[in-house]
Formats: sequence, structure tokens, C-alpha cells
Amino acid sequence: MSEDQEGKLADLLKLLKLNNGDLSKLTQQQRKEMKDYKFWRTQPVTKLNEAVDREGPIDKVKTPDEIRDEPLPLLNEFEWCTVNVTNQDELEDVFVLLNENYVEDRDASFRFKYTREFFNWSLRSPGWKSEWHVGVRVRATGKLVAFISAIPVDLRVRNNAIRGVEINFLCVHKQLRGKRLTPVLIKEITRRVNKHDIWYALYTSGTVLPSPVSVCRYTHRPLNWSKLHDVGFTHLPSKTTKAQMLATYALPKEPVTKGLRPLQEKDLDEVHALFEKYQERFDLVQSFTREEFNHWFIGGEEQSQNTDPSKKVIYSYVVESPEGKITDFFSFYSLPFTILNNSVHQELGIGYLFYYASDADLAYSDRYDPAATAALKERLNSLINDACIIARNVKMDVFNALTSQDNALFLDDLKFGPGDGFLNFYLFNYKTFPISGGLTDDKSYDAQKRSNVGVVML
Ligand SMILES: CCCCCCCCCCCCCC(=O)SCCNC(=O)CCNC(=O)[C@H](O)C(C)(C)COP(=O)(O)OP(=O)(O)OC[C@H]1O[C@@H](n2cnc3c(N)ncnc32)[C@H](O)[C@@H]1OP(=O)(O)O
Repeated sequence: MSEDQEGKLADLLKLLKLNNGDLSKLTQQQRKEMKDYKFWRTQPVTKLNEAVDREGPIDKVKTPDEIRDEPLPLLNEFEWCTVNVTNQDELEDVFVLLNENYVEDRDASFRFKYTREFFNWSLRSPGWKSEWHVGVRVRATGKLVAFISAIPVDLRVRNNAIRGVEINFLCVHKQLRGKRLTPVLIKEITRRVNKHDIWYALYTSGTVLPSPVSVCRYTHRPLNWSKLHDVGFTHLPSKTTKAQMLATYALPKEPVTKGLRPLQEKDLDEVHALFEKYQERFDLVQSFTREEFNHWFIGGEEQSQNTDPSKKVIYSYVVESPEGKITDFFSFYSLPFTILNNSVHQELGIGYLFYYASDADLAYSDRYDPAATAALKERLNSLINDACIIARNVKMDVFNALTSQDNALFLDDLKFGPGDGFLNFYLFNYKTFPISGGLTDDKSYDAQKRSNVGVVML
């Protein structure tokens, strides 16, 4: 890969996951010292370089009555709001804020194309609460200038069950950056979550904060190389022809796994059970109730009855054996970009690998047994290759995955290139020993250890 191409791919990755950092951020020199995290040093999080000697809560136990009833004060020109995401106009405010401020795109050529359907899926999972969609508006004009959200989740960290929230979509308008609004937003969402007697949170960020529980790397698999090339995402490596690049990334016309079909409601119990069994191997997982499983993988009524591909967010597939047993499951979601100022292409389709499960290695007590590894590797290679084919067939142009889960078993074989973006996983008010993120010391894919991160955040 030429340097130029690597640069472009790095840019692509930056855009694909807005909040990623770069490799330099992980180096010691670039990282701030603990004392310089003026906000984070006051919070119940593991300190940088802290030697964790036990796993568990950080703060003393509190009750919701001890938590203040009123939001923290804001500067007079701003006011708190609860964004009602079931109201189209208010949802629109969130789109505009995120679309214009979430992605750091230097030449402003791409924007996330958030849709109502995407937010209905990501912000309204079972148990969602309106007051956890926190906004800040300009008092005089009502303009939404900051946002942060939480959804309730049941987590498992090794053998401990934790009732918590996932925090996502933190965004401050570009013109208000550097003004310390973020700590206020975080304190406010913490207050609103604590009022519901919830004291722990999971969140991810490209930024290095005190202190990552795990670090995964972004990877991407071009599906439509010529379009990525046309819009300037990938450049032709020297001494290579376009035809060679197309051949490199060519995929079969249709999925190849026998018995592969979309997940249906009738499969839910069986797939849920297979999924839970598969997830047991990981150290950080989200446990889904049946209702949550339905929401995240079938997508509720709106998604299941949806036939318009531009509105489809979640794609879930199962493999059914000739005996009628579900042996495998995979899912990916769609979050495209709008391409600005390009006369030919208006949109870039992007698929993100979500959860999967397989019975390929379940008969082995040790996941690392060479025979177990070989069986799972073979199965995942064909499953995720099929996922790429399906994604390509619904006009996605690139398929994105992290080094989490068992992904290191297929990333190289299926031509997922490493990006320069890293995603840090954090727990709020909960100390843990580090969890492997699927990377070796030199930041390449760790096909031996793989990852023990079994949670996928949007
Ligand atoms: C129990 C319930 C608990 C619930 C809460 C759990 C915790 C949830 C935590 C949130 C999980 C979010 C998960 C996601 O959504 S990650 C996605 C974050 N969003 C983006 O990347 C979108 C584009 N960027 C922006 O909108 C702004 O640059 C943001 C808002 C990121 C910072 O705006 P700005 O640049 O204007 O900064 P400031 O002057 O206001 O504030 C400076 C302080 O903020 C600390 N900072 C900077 N970036 C992040 C970050 N990504 N997570 C946590 N903290 C961050 C920073 O270290 C500094 O603190 P300290 O260094 O002095 O200590």
C-alpha cells in the first residue's frame, strides 16, 4: 500500500468513526498526565497507570436521595433541555447538531446521514428514558448546541453482573468547543442516571481518557473499490492497475453459506440462546433480554416491516441446518455518509459489523484449543464473507469492523485493512483488570489471543 493510499485510508477511518484518535495519541508523550485531566481526575474512574488490584465499584454506595434534584447551573445564555426524540422537529435538531458537528472532516466533503430510523433503533431500546436524551439550547434562539445520551444496559464484566447505562452521541457545537461544556454535560447525565439508582456506565471514545479497559482497532473492507476511488477515499497504489484492485476486492455475486437466511421473529428464542452461549467466552458483554434481543436484531415493528433499503438500519442473518437447527448468526448495521460536492455520487454506504455467534467451537471447553480455533476460523470466514456480500448487494461501499470479539480470526483473510483509528473502552465507577482488544504489542491483529471484548457500541 502506498503512503498516499495509507493516508487516504486513514482519513476514511477517521470519518467512519468520528471519535477515533490516532496512533500518536496512544504514545506516552502525547498522552496527558493524570493531573492535567482537570475534570476526569475528579471522577470515579481508574487513574492512568493505576495498578488495579481488585475488580469492582469505585465510589462508596449511594442512594438516589443523596443526588441533587436540580441540574447544574449553565451560563445564563444557555438552558438544559430534554430532547423528545419521538417528536420529528426535536429529532431534526439532533440530526443537524450531529451531522454538522460530530464528524471532523477537514474539507467538509462527507457527513453522517443519520435518519429517524437510526435514532429510533439506537436511542429507543427497551427501557429508554426521555430524560436521558440531554440537550443544551441557546436560550434566546432555542438552537440545540450540545447533546449526550444514555440507554440502560445490563453488563457482565467477567463474572459480575452490572446494571448500567451506555453513553453515546456526546457532541458540542464546534463554536463552543474548549469551553468546558463537556464536563457539565457528563455531570448532568450522571445525575439523571443516578436518580434512577444506576451508578455505572460503559462508553467508548477515540480520545484517551483515564483509563481504557480495552483498546480495539478499526478495520475496513472495501466493497466497492472503484467508488471509494472515485470519491477520493482510496488511491491506486503505484505499480498496480485498477483491474488488479477490483480483482483483489471482488466478491461472489450471492452469499455462499448453505441455509443462510434473514433472522425471523420465530427464531428469536433459539438464536438468543446460541448468542448467550457464544458470548460466555468474553470478559465484557452486554446481556440482552428477549425484548432487547428483538429490538437490536429485528429492530422492532418499524424495521421488520420496512422494505425500503434506504431506511433499513439493522441486517441480521442466521444459518439453518438441514435438520432445522440454527447454527450461526450475524448482524451488521447501516450508517451511511452523505457525500457533498460530488456530481456523480451522493452517498457512501457503510456497513458496521455488529454481533454474531456460531456453534462451530461450542463443543470445546477451551476456546483456544487448536481444533476449536480452526473450526471457528473457518466458519467465521465464510459467515463474514457472506455478510460482506450481502452488504455489497444492498449498495454498501465499505464494511467496517473492530478487532473485538473473535474478529482477529478473519480480518486478514477477508481483506479488512487496519485503520489508524483506535477505540478505547471505558467503565465509569468500576475498576477492572485490562481486557484484550485483539491487538498485539505492535498493534496488528492478534489471531492467537483474539479479543475478550464482547460488546459492540454504535
Ligand atoms: C452512572 C452514569 C455515568 C454516566 C457518565 C459516564 C461517563 C461518560 C463520558 C462521556 C462518554 C462519551 C462517549 C461518546 O459519545 S464519544 C464521542 C465524542 N464526540 C465526538 O467526538 C464528536 C465531536 N467532538 C465534540 O463534540 C467535542 O470535541 C467533545 C464533546 C468530544 C469535547 O468537547 P470539547 O473539546 O469542547 O471539550 P470541553 O472543553 O467541553 O471539555 C474538556 C474536557 O472533556 C474531556 N473530553 C473530551 N472529549 C471527551 C470524550 N469523548 N469523552 C469524555 N470526555 C471527553 C476532556 O478530556 C476534558 O476533560 P479533562 O481532560 O480536563 O479532564
